[in-house]
Amino acid sequence: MTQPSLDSFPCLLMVTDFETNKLEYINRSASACLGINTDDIQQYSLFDIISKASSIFFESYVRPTIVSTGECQEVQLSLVASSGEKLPAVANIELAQAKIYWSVYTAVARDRLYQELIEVREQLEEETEKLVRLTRIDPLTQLLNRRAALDDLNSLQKRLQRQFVPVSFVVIDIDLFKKLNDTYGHSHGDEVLVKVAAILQNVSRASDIVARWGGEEFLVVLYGSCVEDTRCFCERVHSAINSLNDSIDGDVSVSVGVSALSAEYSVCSEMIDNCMKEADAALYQAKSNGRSRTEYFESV
Ligand SMILES: Nc1nc2c(ncn2[C@@H]2O[C@H](COP(=O)(O)OP(=O)(O)OP(=O)(O)O)[C@@H](O)[C@H]2O)c(=O)[nH]1
Repeated sequence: MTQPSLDSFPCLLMVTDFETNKLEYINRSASACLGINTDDIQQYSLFDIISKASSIFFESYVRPTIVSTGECQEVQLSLVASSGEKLPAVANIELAQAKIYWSVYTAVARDRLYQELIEVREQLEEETEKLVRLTRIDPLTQLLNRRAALDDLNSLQKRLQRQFVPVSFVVIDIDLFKKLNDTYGHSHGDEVLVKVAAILQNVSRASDIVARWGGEEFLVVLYGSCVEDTRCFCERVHSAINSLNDSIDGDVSVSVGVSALSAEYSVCSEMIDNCMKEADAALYQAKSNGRSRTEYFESV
């Protein structure tokens, strides 16, 4: 039987000197991978065949480890071939009689797999985001839909239980929208809904809940908004809707009903439901009082 040769091993085998770091032996796999002729190895040091970062890692971690334990397993490093190409690799390293023995596996395929896994995960995250968006966003106005608003109200209630801040509930309803649809067509009505939604989004803050509550009705929950802030908000809404009339057909106005959460008790879901009802009652009052106005529930 012919003598087994280290050249037949399918991994890179190397020996370096512990003191000088000179390359003393490489097998055929290492020679092929690094592009170094076995006859020329004395010209090379360890630091010629691993990257700068790997050299620092070797000095700061691997060397002390092999000095104290005699070995270091599964060391991730970057080999540098004579062509300059960098190859990710994993090495098992042992120290014996002032020589360091290396068995090294290139990890190109593994790194490619990791990369693919990362890409797949990113795609999944993107798809999930799209799905969440589809379930939460009203496709016409791009505002939150009613279900998402209810979810967010639920989270808001928990947040307010931990720390109370003033919150206003503002229900906004486009006046005589049926007439607008009937006069100018449904697609014109849709365009008005989109424009009103954009106005509400523009005059709100990122911490507010801005939702299409139903047909031509919107809900804005103003977070951290005192009565004065809420009044300003409503004025801004009316004035922006007024300006809208310069650019579209028909006379668009909104009626607005407002209620606010009282800070007296710990906020429970019934209190939020109640506030919504109060804002609805105020909206009804605004419609009865001639539309295109804001009414505040009596306690506000
Ligand atoms: N274009 C369009 N119309 C819608 C949409 N959703 C609901 N509507 C219409 O909105 C109209 C609402 O009419 P009403 O509830 O009678 O209210 P209104 O005409 O606004 O009258 P007031 O609220 O009393 O001022 C109905 O004709 C619905 O068909 C939509 O997505 N697009």
